[in-house]
Amino acid sequence: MSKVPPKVRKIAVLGARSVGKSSLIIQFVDSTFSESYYPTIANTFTKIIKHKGQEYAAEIIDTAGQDEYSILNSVHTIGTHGYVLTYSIASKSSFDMCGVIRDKILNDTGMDWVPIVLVGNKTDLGQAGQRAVTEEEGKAIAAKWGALFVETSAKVGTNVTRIFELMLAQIEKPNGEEADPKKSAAANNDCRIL
Ligand SMILES: Nc1nc2c(ncn2[C@@H]2O[C@H](COP(=O)(O)OP(=O)(O)OP(=O)(O)O)[C@@H](O)[C@H]2O)c(=O)[nH]1
Repeated sequence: MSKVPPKVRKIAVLGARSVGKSSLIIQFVDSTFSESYYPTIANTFTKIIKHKGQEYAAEIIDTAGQDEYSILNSVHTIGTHGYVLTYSIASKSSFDMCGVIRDKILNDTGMDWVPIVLVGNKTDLGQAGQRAVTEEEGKAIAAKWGALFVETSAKVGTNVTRIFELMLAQIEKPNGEEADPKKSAAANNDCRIL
């Protein structure tokens, strides 16, 4: 029997500067972490993920950090299936930036909903008393958007693969199905990173 080729799914990782977008992707793709900071211009990574028996080639676009003045590049939206909106739990302004970026995506695509996973990164800094955004605040805004939510640490490796499992569940959920984090989380027990 011939093997079904992987379906390509383009995922853009967006968020303010220095929130850990590249670190999360590199931790996911390579299982490594670096304390050094090199601002990103643009990069694409590919990783095969198995979800509900189907292989997906996740094409992950790492972007330069955004601010309120940056214009969303249509390179990030054209052909994009899902968005990972990232903030640092130690930075309220980076959390607020996710809302600004979401508005820009909706405006650019003309959609009133797109698949989003909201990610609160750098949870390890919470242990150091640097938390500025509570988990409840993250959950609440994600629920308002019909998005899925997860807190992560690229440094420790916490929940990094979960981001992409949730992203595929959000992209592949049947049309018209209400965003339900619990349902999607359950669906994801069937998800394997290859
Ligand atoms: N403590 C801690 N530091 C992190 C974590 N993730 C990233 N960092 C650090 O934060 C800094 C910025 O990380 P990057 O991954 O380059 O951030 P970015 O969002 O890609 O940055 P831009 O390319 O400018 O948009 C680096 O010094 C990382 O080592 C984390 O989970 N915990």
